Amino acid sequence: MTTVPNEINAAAAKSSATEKHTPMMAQYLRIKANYPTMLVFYRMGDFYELFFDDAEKAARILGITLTARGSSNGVPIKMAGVPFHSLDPYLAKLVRMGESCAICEQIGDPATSKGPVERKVVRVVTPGTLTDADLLPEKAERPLLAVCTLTQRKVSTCGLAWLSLASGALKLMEFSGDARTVGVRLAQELERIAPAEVLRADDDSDLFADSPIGHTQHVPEWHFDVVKGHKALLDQLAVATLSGYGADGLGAAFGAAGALLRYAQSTQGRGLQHVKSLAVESENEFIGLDAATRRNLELTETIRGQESPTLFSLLDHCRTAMGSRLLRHWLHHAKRDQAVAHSRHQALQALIERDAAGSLLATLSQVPDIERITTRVALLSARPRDLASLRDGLKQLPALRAQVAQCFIPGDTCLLHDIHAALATPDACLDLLARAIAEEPAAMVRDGGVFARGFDAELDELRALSENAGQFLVDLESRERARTGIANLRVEYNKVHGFYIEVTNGQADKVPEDYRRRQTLKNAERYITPELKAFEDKALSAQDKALAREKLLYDQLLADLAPFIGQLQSIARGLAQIDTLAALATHAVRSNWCAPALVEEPCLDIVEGRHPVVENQIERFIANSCRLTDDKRLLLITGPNMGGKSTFMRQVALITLLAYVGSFVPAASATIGPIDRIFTRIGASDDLANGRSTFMVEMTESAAILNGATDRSLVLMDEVGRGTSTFDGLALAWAIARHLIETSRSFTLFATHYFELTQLPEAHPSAVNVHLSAVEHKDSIVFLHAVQDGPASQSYGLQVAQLAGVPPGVIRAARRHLARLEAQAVDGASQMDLFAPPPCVEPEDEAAAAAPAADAVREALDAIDPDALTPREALERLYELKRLAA
Ligand SMILES: Nc1ncnc2c1ncn2[C@@H]1O[C@H](COP(=O)(O)OP(=O)(O)OP(=O)(O)O)[C@@H](O)[C@H]1O
Repeated sequence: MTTVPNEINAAAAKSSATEKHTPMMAQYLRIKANYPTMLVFYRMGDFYELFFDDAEKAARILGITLTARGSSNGVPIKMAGVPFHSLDPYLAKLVRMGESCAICEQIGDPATSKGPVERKVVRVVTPGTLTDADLLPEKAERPLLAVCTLTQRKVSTCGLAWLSLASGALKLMEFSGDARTVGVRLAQELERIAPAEVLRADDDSDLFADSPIGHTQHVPEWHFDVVKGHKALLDQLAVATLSGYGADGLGAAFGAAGALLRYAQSTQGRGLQHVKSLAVESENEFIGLDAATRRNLELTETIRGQESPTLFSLLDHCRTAMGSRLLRHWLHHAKRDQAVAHSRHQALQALIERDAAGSLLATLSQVPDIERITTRVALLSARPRDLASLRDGLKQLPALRAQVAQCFIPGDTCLLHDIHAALATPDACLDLLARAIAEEPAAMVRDGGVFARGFDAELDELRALSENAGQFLVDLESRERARTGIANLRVEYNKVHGFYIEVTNGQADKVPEDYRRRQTLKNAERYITPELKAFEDKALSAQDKALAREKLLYDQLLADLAPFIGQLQSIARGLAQIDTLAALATHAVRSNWCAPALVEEPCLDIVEGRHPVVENQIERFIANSCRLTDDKRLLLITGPNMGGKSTFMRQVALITLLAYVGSFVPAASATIGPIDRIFTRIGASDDLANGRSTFMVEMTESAAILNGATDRSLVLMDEVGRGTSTFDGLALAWAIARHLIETSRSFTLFATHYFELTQLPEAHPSAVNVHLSAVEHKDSIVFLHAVQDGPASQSYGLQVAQLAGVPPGVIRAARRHLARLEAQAVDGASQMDLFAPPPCVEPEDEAAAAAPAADAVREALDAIDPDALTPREALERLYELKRLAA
């Protein structure tokens, strides 16, 4: 959090006491007092200057030079500045670091000002209120979120309001419970929404104990007034009631919305005319993914925090930033409602059947970020080139629409039909843009050359005056040469001296009377004549007038575009959807994915599933099936380290999630019943920052699962209990598995190295043993990565350690120690009544040992039907026989 800089306080305090500041510093301090927590960029000529603590902080973050310029009221003025034309990259860096900045411009006329020119903060840039293309990540939203809590009789209600200012999407949500439940829930929602900036009242710190909060602004509590918030929403949406948005009965969320709108408006210095609709999210709308699960499944970020390889980086074949942002949103917001996913599956099927994705993507690559341009139009910050690319993008709509039209039967009510309707060309808007904006306009309005010829008669006339100057000067030059007889006389123009006639010194005697000297050079004199002066006045003022005219026309054009904002937003939504669908269709075809079936019966039947990301990274991925039904709800997965347990579990979760996102899935077929949440407890990690050890993290996550999982949840448990002593861990793992089977009745994949747990299915018929197979080859181990029925026969831990390069001496010592441990475990078997160990006989001597081995080999041989084996299975059996005989 930003704090009020001390030096500024000191200077300001002295200011009221002694009033000895220079007038400029007094002005600065007055402005700064309104933005105590922000870095104030104070415009002075061609620079933005920062003073006092602001200067020091900016110098440190930006690596710019810190200087001092005299003192004001006895306090030395520290100063650091950046050139006005390169402000944006500096702002981008500061905002990335979580700083907020106030940009203070000169608004008075220096010529007429007495004392310092009048200045005003015209723009405030904060992490959650960005709209500039240069400051925003292209493929992600940076929402601003406000939290308001109301507590009545020990029940807390938490209201959230969040707004992506760059797209205009405003959302509300509310949830209640005891303080602890609400705190945990808040943490989950913050993880899902990932706000760039959070607004909260001063005194609600308890609530945020579980939340990973980034940039926070504390605002006064009265900003969260529920009644005023409700009114602010009505005003913003220009409606008389919020019933149409399903917002009846909300309270705390209105309070949050009030604070949010007030803050967002104050940063823009104007109303938010592009915020035109509201969505109320309900608690049970989406498949619940807690923070750990989002991380573990590497949806949009790898566990190490990188952008790829992730599910998003894999699927993002989108050609517009709008599509990429929507895809990211879909991945984090899979809806429980099967109809939503089903409509997307249908659309994908249609795009694939018509082979339409490729051509759609090719056309979409010519479409700019219409969503964000529309926002800048609404906030009056659109640049000329934004409007030119908007115009060019809108011209692609008929082609896109025609391509979409081929993929559904007219009259069908389907997603593609809705998209087709949204992509209708806004003729009036396009016509206005096409007439107004030059083919390739200048970057800034102040440079001129923004408007097309023929759009405004007055502008054309003014331009003609300055453009015709060229011909006039050529004519004048030849006339003057003839009149004076000076053959090398030249008529020219420069920015400093304006128009002039240049005569070399050798010809000076031929200069006529009416030439007035304008400038003397070493070898020449420059003159002006009354005729040339008159022309100069006209031409220069025409140029100024043309620029002023363009500025006026531009303001008018933005105002004229305002009525189209709603229509442009719905076009942007349609574009984003078709882009995302085309990207998913492309990937489905390229990677041979299938359409999943979502059904009402509880089941999870994935045939030959693959891990979407891993299958792309290795040469030969072994497909594995997973079958869970109403009466087979837990798979107990054993197998060696590196055997593929985690990959298998993650792929089941990803396939389930993808199916509900509306994508095809990497499998031969997939039939999936209703799912409300996906939980994962995978991998061990410390959370030292929050003072939690590996085991504590593991147990916290397990607790959340046991408390939250239902019979519609998918739970992945990877090696739970390994963070503590063997018996504690085993006991915990067993009890957790039993709870999941008996109480939660969730669909569970439970990977473990505790062989004792493989007896669970004996007592619980809804649990099933499967294992990832591996075979020993010479002294090493070969992983087959295939999921097979039954428990694993051994763990191969030492072989894996050997593979990893643990020195042979250590491995030999471990083998000896293992033998001793196993012997002890068998001796002490009677104590382990809870998980009776697998029957095992310690051979007295070599001869005695050989007999059971021979029996085992014979038994195994009997069980083999050579004609029914695949080559790989045959090889595996062979290794198994060798091992039994050893
Ligand atoms: N189905 C598969 N086909 C091909 N390769 C696979 C498959 N599953 C996993 N692998 C490969 O094996 C490696 C190890 O897999 P994974 O991490 O899932 O093993 P694990 O059993 O969970 O190991 P540990 O118990 O040590 O966590 C992966 O990085 C991947 O390259």
